[in-house]
Amino acid sequence: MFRIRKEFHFSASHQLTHLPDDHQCARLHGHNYIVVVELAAEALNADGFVRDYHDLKALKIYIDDHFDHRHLNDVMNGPSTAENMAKHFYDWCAARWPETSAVLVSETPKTWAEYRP
Ligand SMILES: Nc1nc2c(c(=O)[nH]1)N=C([C@H](O)[C@H](O)COP(=O)(O)OP(=O)(O)OP(=O)(O)O)CN2
Ligand SMILES: [Zn+2]
Repeated sequence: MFRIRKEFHFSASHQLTHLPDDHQCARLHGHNYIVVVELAAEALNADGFVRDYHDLKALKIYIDDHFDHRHLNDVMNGPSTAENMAKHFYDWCAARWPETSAVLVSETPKTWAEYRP
């Protein structure tokens, strides 16, 4: 199996309003997010690629247009946890690129959430 990954960065604010008031993440705060998209294929295409990294530019445009320097509570349906963000980006990518195998989202240098069906 071949696997490729590409990383995307954006900055955004959010507030996890479903958490108790004394939870730090119930307060308005922000993160420098990292999104990693992974694609997998048993065989390479004629170019020797799982998929051309350049094709993934559409995700950069989507992130820049809808997520970068936005308030995620206004963007996401439901809580903007890293898990929900990973699933959201997985669904967006899988609808375009059937080789999509997983999406990982980091909110802080120490945390990663992954959606891998
Ligand atoms: N499973 C999840 N837990 C938490 C999420 C999440 O999306 N999924 N999100 C948050 C906060 O939004 C934020 O990410 C804070 O994370 P946390 O690691 O708790 O914060 P710190 O960087 O301040 O951690 P320290 O260990 O104190 O440095 C919370 N949990
Ligand atoms: Zn947060």
